[in-house]
Amino acid sequence: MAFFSKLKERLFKSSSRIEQGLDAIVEEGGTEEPAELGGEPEPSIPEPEPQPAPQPELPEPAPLPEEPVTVPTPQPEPADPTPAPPPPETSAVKPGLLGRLLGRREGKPVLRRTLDDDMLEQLEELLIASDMGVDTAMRVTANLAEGRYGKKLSVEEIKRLLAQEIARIMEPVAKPLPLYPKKPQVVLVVGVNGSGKTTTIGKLASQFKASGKKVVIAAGDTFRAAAVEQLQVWGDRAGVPVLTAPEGSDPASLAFDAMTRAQEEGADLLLIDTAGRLQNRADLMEELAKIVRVIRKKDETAPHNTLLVLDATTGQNALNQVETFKKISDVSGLVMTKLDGTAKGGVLVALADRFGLPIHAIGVGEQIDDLAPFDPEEFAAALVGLDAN
Ligand SMILES: Nc1nc2c(ncn2[C@@H]2O[C@H](COP(=O)(O)OP(=O)(O)OP(=O)(O)O)[C@@H](O)[C@H]2O)c(=O)[nH]1
Repeated sequence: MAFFSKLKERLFKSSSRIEQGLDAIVEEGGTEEPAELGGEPEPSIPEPEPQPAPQPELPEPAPLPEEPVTVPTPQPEPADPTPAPPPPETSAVKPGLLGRLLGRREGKPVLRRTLDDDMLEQLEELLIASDMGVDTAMRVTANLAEGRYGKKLSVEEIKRLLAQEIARIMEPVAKPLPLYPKKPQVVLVVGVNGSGKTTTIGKLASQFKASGKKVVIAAGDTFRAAAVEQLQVWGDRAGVPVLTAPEGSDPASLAFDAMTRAQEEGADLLLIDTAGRLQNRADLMEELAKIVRVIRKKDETAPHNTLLVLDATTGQNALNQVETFKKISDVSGLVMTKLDGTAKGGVLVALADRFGLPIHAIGVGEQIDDLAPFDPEEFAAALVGLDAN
């Protein structure tokens, strides 16, 4: 759960949008109910009147052999079986017996609203506003409503249900970057300009190196000197060689050299950065195809992964980017960056729902440990602003 607190803090923009929206929805037409935290709403159970002898109900006392019945603790009951009304402040703070037995916490009354069509529509709109997309928002709310229509729900309960539904959608796509025994495993990193490819490669290289893997980086974005420098900084820091080529030179030829070096050095992983900014889609496709052709001269099974890096701040546009990159390359998995700077975190749910492509990792900042494997339950809880279970 170490990453969870950070994730929750960094996803604040997305979760606060959802939280505020839920508060407003439940306030509208909600009524105050006794607090029953910790689960689905249950039929309210009136607290029992203080009984003269509040013994737990036991099965018929079996006739015990000889032993006198020993009472474990002295009974604090009044001697008089008709109890005087307790002082008001005591009864106000003391949790009810049934509540204690059921492990409930009592607190302020909770606002609950009956789940009806209006409320469902508002929930749907809220999810769409958090960039979950229309289809996914409809699916999530429909599942949430199943068996609960007409029931009263609090904000906390809705959050839990939403988190459950979101985690269910994301579970099948939560897959770490697969590691193969093949050496070097070639990972081609694609994505539009500025999506966070270079940073993600730097973070991955550092993390793999720290876990004992031998890594080589090819700075294939030869169009942007700054990207090359950035990779060199990451490489120096992690002790990973970064192969570069002069600005504007052919990235495919750099990829070939990097492949040769990685093979010679017995590297476990070769991470290849690519440029995202080309004149048009045909150019980009041609460049990526050329890189693939060239590295296949060295290993016909390469690249073993084609990672598409997406920037969460682009919201629904990320869906178009997946469509485009699926057409021009053989995308095998996704990394979503910049979830820290956006209220559009719901887009990751839409991506999972629409494409079913593995989500390997998420980025929540610019530091090395701000890239973590994707955990659907943690993500879902953080997205809706729930605390860790
Ligand atoms: N807040 C935040 N910033 C990030 C994250 N990932 C990357 N960035 C920043 O986003 C900016 C662009 O990242 P790059 O890694 O240079 O993106 P790129 O895709 O390589 O861009 P080009 O080289 O121009 O194609 C940089 O300032 C990064 O520091 C993240 O998870 N969170």
